Amino acid sequence: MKKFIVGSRRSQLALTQSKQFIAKLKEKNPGVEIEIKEIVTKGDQIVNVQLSKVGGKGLFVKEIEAALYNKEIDFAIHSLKDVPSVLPEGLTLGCIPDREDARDAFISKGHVKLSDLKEGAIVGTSSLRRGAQILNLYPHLNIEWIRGNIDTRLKKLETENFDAIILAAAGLNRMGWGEDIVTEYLDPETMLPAIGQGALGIECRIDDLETLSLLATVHNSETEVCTQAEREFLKLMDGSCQVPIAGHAVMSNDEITFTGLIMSTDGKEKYKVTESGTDPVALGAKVADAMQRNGAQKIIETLNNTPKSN
Ligand SMILES: NCc1[nH]cc(CCC(=O)O)c1CC(=O)O
Repeated sequence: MKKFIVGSRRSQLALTQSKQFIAKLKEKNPGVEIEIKEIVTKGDQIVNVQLSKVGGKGLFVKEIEAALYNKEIDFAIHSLKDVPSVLPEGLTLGCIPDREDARDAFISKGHVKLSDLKEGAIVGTSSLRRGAQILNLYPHLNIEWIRGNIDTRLKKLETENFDAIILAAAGLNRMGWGEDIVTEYLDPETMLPAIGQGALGIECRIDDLETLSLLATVHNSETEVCTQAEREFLKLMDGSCQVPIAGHAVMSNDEITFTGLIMSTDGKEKYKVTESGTDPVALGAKVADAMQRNGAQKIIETLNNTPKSN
């Protein structure tokens, strides 16, 4: 039997989620041989610059996609929220497995709740989406830029001048750290998650039938449908990482309900639309269309024209 080679970033979270995914594949496909090849991406190397200013999240996938094209690897395990909404030609998402918790987790010194933080308290995040939503609800707080892997950020909360940080619950759960350190999980009304948050996207070559049939064994069609609505919205609205954008879909009784959100960076302008439907792509498009009619496009145009330096 063929041995499959899977590409993974080298961060602790990437390797952990790769190992967990491989374990699931092995459970469904006893005897299958899978080996991890670690790949260092630009996004991992550049740590001192705000990501949205140097090319955005695509930085985490480029080198991995090159390895797919060169057939050095058969598939790659990404956090879906790091995967651009349009894939390069010849590559596809071979499966979308079960979704982890999509919410954001709030972690503060002394376990003070978000709503109890004092005037001027400093919340560390490098996400425009998280910053804008916090400022919209709590304009008396300060947002300061923080970067690094999850463990680095947790350390910085202890050692630097932050009162709180926000991290994806999914990453914490996969590392097995969730319950112990989280002050509160933020519901989507307070903090709408990033598009694709909590889900994985498994990327492979579109013509590699052997890999596609292996991946099909761990596919979750509910997650696929929800994230399709989210990613269609992202594709139609944005194009860059300069814009605070969020979106989350849930399914019940075969109906998908999707909420999309666009904000100004300071949180003062807010466009939020919720729609339901059964066709995920049409639903994502419907919300994008409603946003554009509301005037959300103005925010996007302004932010996309802001110079990238400074
Ligand atoms: N932005 C980086 C990133 N990409 C994926 C996750 C983990 C959560 C997920 O799988 O959605 C994280 C960390 C975070 O946002 O706290």
